[in-house]
Amino acid sequence: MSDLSKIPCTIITGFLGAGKTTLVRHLLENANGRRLAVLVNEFGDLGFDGSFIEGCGIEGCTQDDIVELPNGCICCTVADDFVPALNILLNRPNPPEHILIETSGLALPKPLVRAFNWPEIRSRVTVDGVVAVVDGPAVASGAFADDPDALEAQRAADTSVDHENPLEEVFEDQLLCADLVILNKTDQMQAADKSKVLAEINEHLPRAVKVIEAAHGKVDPTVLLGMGAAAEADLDARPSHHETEDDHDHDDFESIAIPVDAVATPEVLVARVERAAEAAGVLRIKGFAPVNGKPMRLVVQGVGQRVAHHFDRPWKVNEARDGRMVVIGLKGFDVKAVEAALRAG
Ligand SMILES: Nc1nc2c(ncn2[C@@H]2O[C@H](COP(=O)(O)OP(=O)(O)OP(=O)(O)O)[C@@H](O)[C@H]2O)c(=O)[nH]1
Repeated sequence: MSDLSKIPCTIITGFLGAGKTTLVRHLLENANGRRLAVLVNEFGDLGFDGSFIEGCGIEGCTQDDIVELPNGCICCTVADDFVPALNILLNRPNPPEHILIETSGLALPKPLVRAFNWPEIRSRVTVDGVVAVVDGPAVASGAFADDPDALEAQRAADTSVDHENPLEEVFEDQLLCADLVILNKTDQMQAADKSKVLAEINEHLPRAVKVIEAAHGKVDPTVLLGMGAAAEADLDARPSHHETEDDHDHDDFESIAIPVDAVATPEVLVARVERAAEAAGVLRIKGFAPVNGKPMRLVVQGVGQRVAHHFDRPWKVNEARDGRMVVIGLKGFDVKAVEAALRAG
């Protein structure tokens, strides 16, 4: 049972590009006066998700409510980064009523849940629930099943690779820890795909867990917040491929940041990102760039082979209009091909 004297924290997990940031923004926009704070962790060093949430213009949501933990993976840096960041929020004169924790897409949630038993924080916070966001179209297209090309690229880079498919492992671990699963991006799915993916999700779930469908993370906040799971007291029900944070070091993945020049139109950069996404081993590309003559910042997002773009906000006065794309892939992904595609004139 949940302890009402503790501040509830919702852990939002889900593979790269599943829609975690989109969901967090939706929750902030529909908080109905509830004081929410967000801890956001990214694998790449762009500080992208945080800036995306900060730039939201949501009433009552200030910069202090968003704490970024970039350049790493929250599940591996629990002591150094996560607990101190949580303490900053808890020690504020007016602490949040509920904390959302968006993990990186490569994080395994269990070590994070376990950290809630640390003496330093256990009397003050509880894991209200672990939410796994699933990219429906990605699962339907077999992204987490064995991909011979990706595996070959990885083996070429590292002969010590011992497990079959690191993507499947992360995907499974996130489901194994979940109290609620959101099958997201249903706007891009046919009914037959939905049934197939729902069956696949259910195969991985170790216990009765609710699965709900969503598009663009539009989920009623009352379904998500207030689950009262106290997950930290229930670790045995959440099996994992890696039971300790020490035996998990993200050696299977790597990321680079590539500067990009101003483009004449958004379509130019979108076409480059589409080409870069085809390079062997690439999983996620995201970033921003200036467009000649435009006051707004162009955001381009690639998830697998799908690329989307929009203008998120005006460039700030005195802000350097530097474009940058972060690319995350399996270790040994084809960096040269990605660079050539993104920098093509
Ligand atoms: N069509 C469609 N696109 C979506 C949906 N949810 C998110 N997206 C898009 O998918 C891309 C990735 O969404 P994010 O919310 O940034 O995903 P994320 O899980 O936070 O990504 P990482 O933090 O990089 O792992 C963006 O271009 C979103 O606009 C959805 O339900 N439908």
